[in-house]
Amino acid sequence: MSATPAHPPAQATEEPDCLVERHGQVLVVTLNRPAKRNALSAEMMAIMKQAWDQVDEDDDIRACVLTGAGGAFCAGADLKAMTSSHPGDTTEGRDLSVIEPLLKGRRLTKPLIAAVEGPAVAGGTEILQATDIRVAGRGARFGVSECKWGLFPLGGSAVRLPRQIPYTLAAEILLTGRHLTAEEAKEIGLIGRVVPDGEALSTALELAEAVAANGPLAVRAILRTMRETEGMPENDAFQVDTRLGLEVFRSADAKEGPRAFAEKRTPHFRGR
Ligand SMILES: C[C@H](/C=C/C(=O)SCCNC(=O)CCNC(=O)[C@H](O)C(C)(C)COP(=O)(O)OP(=O)(O)OC[C@H]1O[C@@H](n2cnc3c(N)ncnc32)[C@H](O)[C@@H]1OP(=O)(O)O)[C@H]1CC[C@H]2[C@@H]3CCC4=CC(=O)CC[C@]4(C)[C@H]3CC[C@]12C
Repeated sequence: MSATPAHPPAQATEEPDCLVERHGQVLVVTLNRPAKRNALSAEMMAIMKQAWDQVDEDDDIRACVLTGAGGAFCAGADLKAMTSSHPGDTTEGRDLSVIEPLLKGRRLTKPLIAAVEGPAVAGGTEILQATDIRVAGRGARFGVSECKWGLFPLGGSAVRLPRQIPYTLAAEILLTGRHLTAEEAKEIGLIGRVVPDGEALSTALELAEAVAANGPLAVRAILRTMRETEGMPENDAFQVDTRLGLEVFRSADAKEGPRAFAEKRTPHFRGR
């Protein structure tokens, strides 16, 4: 269990733009540019991609929490940096249908839980849509505000948002760029939980630990099924559901669970 504090103190100059810490079987990724409300940087995005690779490659990591430092989640792309180095000038010949740091065109194989305090706007709400469970402090703010600056939500929101919330609300959010309160975000289903300010990370860690205690094969198969069957006709989807589900039922873990129940003890899942 890492002794590192979940909420690092105010950023010292030598701190990286993104912190990655182990909490048992949970990896906590903290966007760490609090002076800029955790606006994205190249360094931050490089560490994010490394963290996603670590989550997918290490079987002992069973869930991941994404949060921000200094009472903010993420203010999206660094607009000030854009005045001197604009992404539009470096996109020639690049396939931006996959932007791994923002989990566009890539999904983690383990559950990703967002712990949001303060602003999660533009790129912040874009990456939020790649998370599975979402917890926000009451003062959190959301929105996809790229259009306010003549930009496009290249993090995937024009595709994902209408699939995650009602069309007309997605259209309003994408086309006006306005910000939403945490209560409004919960009301429309963009997030699942609103907690008192300052409690999003502790709540997200509790949820992550609950997930990590469950059968890892079952958790990953449920996640895969939810994602791979999105938009499929029901009967085709049940083919995927059954194939992945039977792989779980045929595992040693699927025998360990009922045995542990009968013996009145905690299951010891080995992921096989
Ligand atoms: C498309 C993807 C995303 C794009 C975007 O996100 S556009 C940015 C939109 N952001 C906003 O609209 C938020 C602006 N900020 C605010 O509204 C407010 O600051 C706040 C609500 C966030 C907070 O308000 P506050 O009152 O609490 O605090 P403030 O006083 O306002 O701010 C405090 C302090 O922070 C500074 N600050 C805040 N926000 C920002 C910001 N966004 N940028 C810079 N600085 C910010 C503020 O100025 C204050 O500072 P101070 O000095 O004290 O005055 C893109 C995302 C990633 C891109 C990819 C990156 C990799 C690539 C590289 C290439 O070369 C090719 C393309 C690409 C793949 C690229 C593609 C596009 C992306 C996917």
